[in-house]
Amino acid sequence: MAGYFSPLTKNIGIDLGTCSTRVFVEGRGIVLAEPSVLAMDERTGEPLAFGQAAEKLLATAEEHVKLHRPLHNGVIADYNVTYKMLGYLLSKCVRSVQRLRIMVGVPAGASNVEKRAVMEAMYQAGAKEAFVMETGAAAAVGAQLSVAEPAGNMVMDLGGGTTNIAILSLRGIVLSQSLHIGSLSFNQAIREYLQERYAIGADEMTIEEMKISCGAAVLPLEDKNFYFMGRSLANGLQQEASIRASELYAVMGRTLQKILLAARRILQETPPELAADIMDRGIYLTGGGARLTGAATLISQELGVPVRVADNPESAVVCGVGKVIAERNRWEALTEGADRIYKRRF
Ligand SMILES: Nc1ncnc2c1ncn2[C@@H]1O[C@H](COP(=O)(O)OP(=O)(O)OP(=O)(O)O)[C@@H](O)[C@H]1O
Repeated sequence: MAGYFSPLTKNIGIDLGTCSTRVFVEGRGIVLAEPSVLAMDERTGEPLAFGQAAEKLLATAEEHVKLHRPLHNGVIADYNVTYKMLGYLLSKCVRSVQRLRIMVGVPAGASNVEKRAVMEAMYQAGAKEAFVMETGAAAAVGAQLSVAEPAGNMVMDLGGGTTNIAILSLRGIVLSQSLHIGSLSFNQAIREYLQERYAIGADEMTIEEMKISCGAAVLPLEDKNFYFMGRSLANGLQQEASIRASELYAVMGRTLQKILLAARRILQETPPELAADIMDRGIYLTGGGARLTGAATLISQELGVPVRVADNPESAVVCGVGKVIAERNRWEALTEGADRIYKRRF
């Protein structure tokens, strides 16, 4: 407890996302938001660059430089790279003399092994104290929902690799679920459609651009075409191709239905008095996927509940973990420290 008020203690919240990593430093706000990519020198195992700088470096770099994306579906897939990435980015965000207390969001239902991996990575990266909390709860706090009140609040965090749905009341989680489905699942569905319907392969950047500029959760009023260069699967040559917005809508619809099914089930299981509050207050969408055209309209139509997109939806989780770690005594029900997670091992 003594360290709690120490001027040398820095409270830090990290959103270790499948697509992007964001860091929130108490008193400074969000100080870093970059793709979760680390460039490493394969000969020495040393990190060379992080985020966009890493992506740029690859274009000019020699053979021994490799790009690593260590997060998969919101959890650590490559532990060694994750702790090096955390250490590297923390060194860019804070002075090393400070005592770091770090909170990271983890998907609902993350196993103790997965939570321990996050904690170990933070300790290895230099944290003196490490905590985890559910991503959905962090999103609700970050989106400024009134989760302290004795009323129901619902958030759907549509990330890249995961969707986290949570119902909160009285600073606690009533129900929550994490799906291994996110905005990257739309990319996968589009890639498969292009291959099967048009025998064309497209790179990830092209598919991302296609999804953002023409993708929609509801049937678009204007059926515009998206033109792109792809590689013919028949002869391997580059060729111009196009896809209509209505096709993207149909392709993405299957993934959206899985998300809707989970949200509907959670609402059905919610105690009626809290469900009534949610009908009144609405569901809040966070995460980059909340920006999908028509996402709020579709969810509202299908669930019969008002839906709002949070301001800066992709920043909600990092703002939430940052806020909770800075006021941890107020949010104890939402946080798990090493003492609880490690004890359960035995
Ligand atoms: N307009 C848009 N339409 C659809 N998807 C979008 C749009 N804008 C951003 N996205 C998607 O949002 C995702 C990134 O969101 P976010 O940063 O919240 O994810 P993350 O935190 O990295 O992932 P996760 O929480 O699953 O670990 C990307 O997959 C991106 O394609």
